[in-house]
Amino acid sequence: MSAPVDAAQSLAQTSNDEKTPSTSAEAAVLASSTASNTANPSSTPSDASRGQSSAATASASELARTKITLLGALKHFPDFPIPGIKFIDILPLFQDPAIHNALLRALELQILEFGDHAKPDVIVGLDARGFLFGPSLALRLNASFVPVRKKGKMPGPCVTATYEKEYGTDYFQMQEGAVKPGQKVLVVDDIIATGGSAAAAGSLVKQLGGNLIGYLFILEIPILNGRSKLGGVPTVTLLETNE
Ligand SMILES: O=P(O)(O)OC[C@H]1O[C@H](OP(=O)(O)OP(=O)(O)O)[C@H](O)[C@@H]1O
Ligand SMILES: Nc1ncnc2[nH]cnc12
Repeated sequence: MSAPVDAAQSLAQTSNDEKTPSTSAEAAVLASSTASNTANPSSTPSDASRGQSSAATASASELARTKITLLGALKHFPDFPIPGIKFIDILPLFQDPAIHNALLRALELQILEFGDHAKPDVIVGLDARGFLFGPSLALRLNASFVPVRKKGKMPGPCVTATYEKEYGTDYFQMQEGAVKPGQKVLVVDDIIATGGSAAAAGSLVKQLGGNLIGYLFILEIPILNGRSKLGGVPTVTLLETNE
């Protein structure tokens, strides 16, 4: 998976209360010319500039506007599910059909910006919040959808991985044969915090012989450095929080 570096944009959020500072969020979008996204570390700015069409520019500005809307819809809950965790609730993104649609469009744009060569054959979504948008995204990309589920939820032979996340230890499973050897797989989830969940999902995809081409998240908590667990696999997030 590769992407023009200047097409991938990051958005910093500085508040942890429920009110989103849309003005500063907007400023953050406008100011961000580089990305924490690591879609194509080898691409140089001049390569990216040469390849950028006016259509791509329009997509990038559409994406930037959408990010502000999405950020404004998130809610923040201190000390949930356990004391010390600042929980970021993405469920409001699905309450308003316009925001829901904007989210799917933004995720689709983020993937399409990578180019045709990076189009996934399979979207793998993580139990449970990756199921909220993974199937819809797969349909838009004409790709399969395959779930990673918590242990004991699926019948038949499964591969299993254990992992630690921000607030506990868990087990993930995938059904054998759900991903065919060599298929291009994009793993999607709502949030990357410590990266434990995503790394476990990636290891399951590899156990099944899938070609793990990348990770896509709605939101990243960079302070928890989850990317460090993803082994350098291209990773893209729509939004970031500084919490
Ligand atoms: O990067 P990490 O530290 O691993 O944390 C991120 C994971 O934690 C949350 O899932 P959770 O296990 O709470 O399950 P849920 O989606 O069923 O609520 C979230 O939806 C991610 O999957
Ligand atoms: N801080 C957080 N908010 C919401 N979901 C999470 N999953 C892991 N950490 C989280």
